[in-house]
Amino acid sequence: MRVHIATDHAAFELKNHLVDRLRAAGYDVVDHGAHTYEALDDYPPLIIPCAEAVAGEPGALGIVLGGSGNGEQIAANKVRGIRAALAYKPELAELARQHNDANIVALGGRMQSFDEAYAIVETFLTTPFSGDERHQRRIDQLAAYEARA
Ligand SMILES: O=C(CO)[C@H](O)[C@H](O)COP(=O)(O)O
Repeated sequence: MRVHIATDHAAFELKNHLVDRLRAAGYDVVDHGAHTYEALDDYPPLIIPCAEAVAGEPGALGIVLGGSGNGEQIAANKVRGIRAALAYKPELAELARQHNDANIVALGGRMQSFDEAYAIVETFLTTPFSGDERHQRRIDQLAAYEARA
């Protein structure tokens, strides 16, 4: 599976950790940066290209990281076709896939350990969308709004 990942400075080390660990687990990881630690970098120009890559590749999933993950989730959700969910424990990542068919998970690098973050990401990447009619109906309503906007 192709996995796109991006971060700002606030989760730079976590991003590198996840890239290494996901590649070791067999995922095809595209690292959209940040590629160097810059304490004053801004998340929108780092996160939006990652979200665009996910939106342009059906079946791919994404991971966006920051200090809290809030701004990164917001930035990703500005991209047409993206359903980004902020998750701070595996159960949220699981629900984001099962109920929302989320294609990006946002994490706060300052909110959990590397192992906890990996558990959230692994859950997100391995949980399928339920396909239940009620969930698909709601996703279709969001897509219809997005198409009008
Ligand atoms: O999580 C984030 C946005 O939601 C950013 O990573 C966070 O705001 C960066 O903070 P600072 O510039 O103080 O290091």
